[in-house]
Amino acid sequence: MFIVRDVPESDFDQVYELNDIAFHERTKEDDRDSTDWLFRRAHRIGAYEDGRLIGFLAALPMHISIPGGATLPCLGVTYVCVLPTHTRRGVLTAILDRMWADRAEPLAALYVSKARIYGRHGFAAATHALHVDLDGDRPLELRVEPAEVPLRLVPPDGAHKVLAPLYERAMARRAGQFARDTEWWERAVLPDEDPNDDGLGAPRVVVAGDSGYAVYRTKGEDTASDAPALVYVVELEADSAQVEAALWRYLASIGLTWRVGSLARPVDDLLPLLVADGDVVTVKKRWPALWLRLSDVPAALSGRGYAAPVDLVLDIADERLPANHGRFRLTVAAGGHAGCGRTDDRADLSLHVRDLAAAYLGDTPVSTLVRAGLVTEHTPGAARRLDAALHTPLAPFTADEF
Ligand SMILES: CC(=O)SCCNC(=O)CCNC(=O)[C@H](O)C(C)(C)COP(=O)(O)OP(=O)(O)OC[C@H]1O[C@@H](n2cnc3c(N)ncnc32)[C@H](O)[C@@H]1OP(=O)(O)O
Repeated sequence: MFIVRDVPESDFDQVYELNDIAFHERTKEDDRDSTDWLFRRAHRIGAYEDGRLIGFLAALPMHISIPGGATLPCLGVTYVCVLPTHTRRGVLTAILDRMWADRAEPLAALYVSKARIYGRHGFAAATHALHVDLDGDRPLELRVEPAEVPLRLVPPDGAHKVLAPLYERAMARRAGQFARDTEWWERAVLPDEDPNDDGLGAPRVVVAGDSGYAVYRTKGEDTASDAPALVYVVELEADSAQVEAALWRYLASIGLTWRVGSLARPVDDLLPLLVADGDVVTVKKRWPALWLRLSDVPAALSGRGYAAPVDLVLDIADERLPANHGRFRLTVAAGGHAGCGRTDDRADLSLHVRDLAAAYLGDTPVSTLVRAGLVTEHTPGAARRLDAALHTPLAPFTADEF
């Protein structure tokens, strides 16, 4: 038998031991500082058997941008692991149940290791991202005249002071982005070493006037594997297509590099449209990025902004959180004010809470989920009306990984 309880800092050694076994890693003493920092910010829940840690998760109190420009509290769930000798006995389920009981955030989010694990817990992919490659071997020709803005390199130390207002404007435009404090900028966005690839150089920050920036790292040619030198774009935000064009032109022009790559760009990224020759941009992959869970359906639905008035009854299935299970009326007035509360009225749509998560930030249309047989439409046109209300001008996107 195991018990579930908070994990004190004095048990961090046990957390690393468990992590190393579950994720097949060997955490070096030097790497612990940044992870200790993350754990200290988090609500830490563990499963213990005879005093030994056998299961763990860290839940970071964060705020995520939602449609309409506001933010909502959202738990960032990470470092989920169970000892391999103790899997498939409900350890993770018990830890998550404890998290839902302890915390009041209306949303929770995570990046999955395997897609199969989290659907049963009410999570679904709520933002997607593109892995994009740009040929940096020749001058970039663009269909849009790049803005005549001065570009300047800013030292990473203290760069957040310049970047934060630009990022906050981007957050207000696009749902799915996490609010950042100074420590998050310094440790999670601009650490000296890339945590996933120590072959990449230090972060470089290029700022375009007061209307855009890119964070990137470079890598020299790998003579052993013949891999060409590259520019790896961590993040690029701009207030206009012209500024975006100026930043991409700069990145493609960096000497002694032949390729500009980004593992995560929004699915409606402008780059493929901006280039004069479409062959210079390759979209290598479209991947499910942030997974979301509505842990408080009425708070989440009444908290976001809507693109059109709507009045619908949703019959929501949620086996894990009874407070979400049942019929709710979503009303959005012409002025945009939204309300959501329990009702006994007949349902217009029946859906699982995970499918609501897929639609919530504007990623997957409800009518597509109806077409897939995952959502049931009882009132003709209900899915179309809900989609019109949920519509967002920009596709949701998440830059931060945790
Ligand atoms: C946000 C993140 O941190 S993602 C990282 C997740 N962690 C890992 O991948 C590390 C290695 N794996 C593990 O530590 C564990 O297998 C966990 C944490 C994924 C699951 O923990 P468990 O205690 O076994 O889960 P629990 O018993 O509550 O639920 C089991 C159910 O989850 C799903 N599941 C669990 N592990 C897996 C898996 N590896 N592959 C597919 N489905 C899985 C299944 O639906 C399973 O039900 P079943 O046994 O009836 O098939």
